[in-house]
Amino acid sequence: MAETTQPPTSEAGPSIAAEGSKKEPVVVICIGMAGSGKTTFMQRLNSHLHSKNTPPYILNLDPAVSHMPYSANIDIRDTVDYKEVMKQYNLGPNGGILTALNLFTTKFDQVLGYVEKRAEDVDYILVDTPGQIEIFTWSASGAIITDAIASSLPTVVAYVVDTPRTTAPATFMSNMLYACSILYKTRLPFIIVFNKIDVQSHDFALDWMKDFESYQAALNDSGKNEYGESNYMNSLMSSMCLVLEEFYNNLRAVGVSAMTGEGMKDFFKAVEEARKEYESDYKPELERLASERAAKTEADKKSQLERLMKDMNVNDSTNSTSSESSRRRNGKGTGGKGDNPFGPYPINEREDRYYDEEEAEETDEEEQDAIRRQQEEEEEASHAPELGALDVDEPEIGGMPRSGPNGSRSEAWPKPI
Ligand SMILES: Nc1nc2c(ncn2[C@@H]2O[C@H](COP(=O)(O)OP(=O)(O)OP(=O)(O)O)[C@@H](O)[C@H]2O)c(=O)[nH]1
Repeated sequence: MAETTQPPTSEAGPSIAAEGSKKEPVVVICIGMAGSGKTTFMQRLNSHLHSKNTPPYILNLDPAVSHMPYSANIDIRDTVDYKEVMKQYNLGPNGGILTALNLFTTKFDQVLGYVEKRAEDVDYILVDTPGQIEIFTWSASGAIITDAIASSLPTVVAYVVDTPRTTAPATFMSNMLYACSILYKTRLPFIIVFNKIDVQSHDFALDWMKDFESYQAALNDSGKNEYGESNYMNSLMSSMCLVLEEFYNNLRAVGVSAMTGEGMKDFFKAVEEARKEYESDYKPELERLASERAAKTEADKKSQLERLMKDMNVNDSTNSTSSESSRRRNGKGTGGKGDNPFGPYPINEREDRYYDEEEAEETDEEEQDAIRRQQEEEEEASHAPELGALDVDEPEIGGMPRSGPNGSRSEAWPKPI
């Protein structure tokens, strides 16, 4: 376990890189059960950072918080009134908070824009989340917000635990399982913040996390039946404890008191370590995913282009077939059965089909009769000069007078004498 309870050698100060360029700020997302002391902890972080002359940038994502002891730079309550949402959508309090968060998420790209603009000026960005933990950790909007922030800036999760209420082995186990599920979901560097250590030291928790046997002993003390046997829940919990060993090994745990300010240095040291973990583990993974996505998009584009090219080739051959037809129609054919008997006139689709050699064979009797009739009319019309053009009605093809585009007569139509 990456424990940070020893007195720190140095506190994470302003994030200035060795070469003089400013580091990106770290985003600390505070998550915790209702009443664990998130808001008080946020206030403590805020006042600590102010005392170090590095005021943080604060985002409040809890639409239902009634009193905030600090002012947030971006506050969800300025955008959405969750009580109004409850009324309009006929929802209960949790539904109202969730819908308010969903509505806010639709504008989160703008929020991120503001945050990124201020990233130059601050070292820490603090995010307070709704007290109803599952609304943030298990909703789509919570995941969208977390992913959006984490893909833009180094991000760590601070999971606030109410230490005095976690002293029972069963409560401890359920709290740790919850923390594990959040870690699993966000996959972000994680700090467990045992809060309220002014009331209850967190040493027991560190002990249980480090030493499986001490947790086992606590379980044995707490949960034996009247015959001195372990009950089902105890066996389950001791198995769980073994499962969580790996989780504990890769975890930072610090004890703080949001009330008195104890443990703040440890906390910021843990944040600095978590930032390194973000840079070494999370960021490369993020970049790998981004490059995979880019490669996939590129491959999709390429295959679409290839398909298009293929389609165009097909069209080309179709075109060549039709140009062949048109060549024939223009009287330059081979004199075979595909030659256009109507001469070099623009002809409609149906005729076009007819003069396609392959399709011509499929043309039915009726159609051929119709075409024959047209051909006869055509021939009759071609003798018009002899008869006197004015005496001959202009023949029509497909119901359309055979004239040029602007009503002009076709060139081939005998000119009036
Ligand atoms: N003794 C002690 N009390 C604390 C500490 N931190 C918070 N509290 C108290 O715990 C209670 C809950 O604190 P909040 O900060 O409102 O907790 P929260 O997690 O924000 O609660 P929700 O807004 O419901 O999510 C308050 O009465 C705080 O005064 C602490 O470090 N020590």
